[in-house]
Amino acid sequence: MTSLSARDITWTAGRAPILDGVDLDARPGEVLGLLGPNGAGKTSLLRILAGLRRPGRGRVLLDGTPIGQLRRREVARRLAIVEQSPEAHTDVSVHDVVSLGRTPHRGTFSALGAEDQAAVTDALAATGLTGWEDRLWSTLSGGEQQRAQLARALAQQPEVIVLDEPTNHLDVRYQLELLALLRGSGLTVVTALHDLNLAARFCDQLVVLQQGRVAAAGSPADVVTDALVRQVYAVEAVVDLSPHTGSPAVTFLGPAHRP
Ligand SMILES: Nc1ncnc2c1ncn2[C@@H]1O[C@H](COP(=O)(O)OP(=O)(O)OP(=O)(O)O)[C@@H](O)[C@H]1O
Repeated sequence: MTSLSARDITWTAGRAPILDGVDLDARPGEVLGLLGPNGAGKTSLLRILAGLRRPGRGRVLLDGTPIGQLRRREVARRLAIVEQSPEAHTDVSVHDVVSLGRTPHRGTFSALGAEDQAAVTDALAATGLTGWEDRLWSTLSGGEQQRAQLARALAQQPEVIVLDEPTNHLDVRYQLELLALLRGSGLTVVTALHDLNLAARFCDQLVVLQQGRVAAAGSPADVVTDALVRQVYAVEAVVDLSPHTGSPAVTFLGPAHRP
């Protein structure tokens, strides 16, 4: 069980500060939802958390160890990322894409072993893609590609998984299944989400970014409030506790008048 933390992360692109003093702590086995309007810095932060980009200032800690002190291969074994716009795979099969998740565990040119194959089979089953092994990547729908990307990350058998809006192409059933899968996985999860209702229902903890800073952090009940939705999204909303799920439920009323 592994934690993932950010300490005082600051990142500037050109002269514009994109992230400014961001702290977060995803505790072992917890699902942390990263919220915030378009351009708030979610993708930038996730790439830094995954070790794909160095922050200008601050540190990322994987179970307390600065990620920069770990070998790339060790990070790849322990942490998986599911990006929003994955690299375009052309004429490769779903099996090939999911098998890529085994790369950090194998010798460079070695074939898939029994353990690798079992991990791929389990990941396909977990994402509802059993039987899709031979389908070509280019023929998949957006939602199917998104599930295959998740399967690749699960086949990696990481301790921590970082996801950038993993539900944005999924229909409502797959959204619910994916979030329940992540929650039940026992993995430490940091995921950007746009849907406040899903985030409030499935995440243990929420961190809201606004213009590169943490505007709110804590439990869904503490974070998802009418005032927060107005302040961060400039939208009037009513937040009730759902009698059906026990989670905060947001009804959006309309754009708020900007001050
Ligand atoms: N390499 C870069 N150079 C310049 N600006 C950048 C770069 N990368 C990101 N930005 C800017 O940083 C801001 C944050 O971008 P980021 O993609 O992290 O936001 P986001 O919260 O993920 O947004 P969205 O919800 O739209 O996906 C945006 O204004 C973006 O234009």
